[in-house]
Amino acid sequence: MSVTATGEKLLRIAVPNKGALSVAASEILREAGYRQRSDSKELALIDVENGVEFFYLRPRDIALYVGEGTLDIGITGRDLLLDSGATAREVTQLGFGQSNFYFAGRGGEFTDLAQLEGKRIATSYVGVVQRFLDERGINATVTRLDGAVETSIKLGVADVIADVVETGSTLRAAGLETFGEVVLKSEGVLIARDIDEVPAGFDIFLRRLQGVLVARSYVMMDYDIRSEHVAKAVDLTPGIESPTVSPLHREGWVAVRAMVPRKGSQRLMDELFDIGARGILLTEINACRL
Ligand SMILES: Nc1ncnc2c1ncn2[C@@H]1O[C@H](COP(=O)(O)OP(=O)(O)OP(=O)(O)O)[C@@H](O)[C@H]1O
Ligand SMILES: O=P(O)(O)OC[C@H]1O[C@H](OP(=O)(O)OP(=O)(O)O)[C@H](O)[C@@H]1O
Ligand SMILES: [Mg+2]
Repeated sequence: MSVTATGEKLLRIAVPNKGALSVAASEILREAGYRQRSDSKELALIDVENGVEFFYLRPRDIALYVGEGTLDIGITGRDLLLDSGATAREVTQLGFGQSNFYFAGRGGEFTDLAQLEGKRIATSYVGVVQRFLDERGINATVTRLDGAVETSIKLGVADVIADVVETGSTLRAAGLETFGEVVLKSEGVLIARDIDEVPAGFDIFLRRLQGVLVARSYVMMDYDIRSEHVAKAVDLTPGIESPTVSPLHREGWVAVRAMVPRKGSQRLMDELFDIGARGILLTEINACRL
């Protein structure tokens, strides 16, 4: 077991080594101030200054390592966590790697999920699919494939597939279309072992990641406004705790500072201008701890 110079245990963190989640996972960790590997062949990396050790693993295996307690926490996809059946829990979603999971078949052949009865279904997500069928009392044969599941219908191995759909271009190219409602909405998530005990260093790690998520989704808004309009303005920019309102040298005016969601911030500037705010500034937040 790795320890720091002062003898403290390192927090052991699993990070996707390849695939759709790996670049975004390393990016968020780097933004949170952690060292990340520079060579994609590196299997593990110790960041002793921050008391953590990273293990680069297949995202499909990460829930297993965390569930078994071999590693403390990990980054993987919600769909992979659910598929694994591991006893790990989702701590927070990370805002990347969004995907939808659907059933799909030949264009025009299927309209309803009840039509799955008796069919042969190919998927890389047997756990998710089997649970879905069991919950609805549908009998079907599920075959596990590693990838390229879209081709299995043409090759006569399956009648239906169940897979991740992002843009839909892979399905279209294979002459397939989704049917029924979305089975599962997924994204990159931080997972931990499903026990009460919190590993040392976990709180700091989580706070750092949450700081990055907030810095990504919020911006800082500053503006000046006449005191009689400040209540209306503050309704528009309530901030996270409460906005800072400071007096200006100019009589009857105040300066307001508040964090606002990045999304819709331009429209918010227009609305503030309309009620009399001036000198409206929008700046990036580089890092934060709420
Ligand atoms: N376009 C996409 N294709 C596949 N997975 C995606 C996509 N977008 C997001 N994801 C998510 O990425 C995770 C899949 O990780 P995985 O490493 O298996 O990716 P992959 O791109 O399929 O890699 P590989 O094909 O090398 O196995 C899942 O959580 C999935 O929901
Ligand atoms: O809706 P789209 O944007 O086309 O993306 C979805 C496709 O991408 C993934 O395949 P991947 O490239 O990972 O290949 P694989 O099947 O070998 O895993 C997924 O399994 C779908 O096939
Ligand atoms: Mg894939």
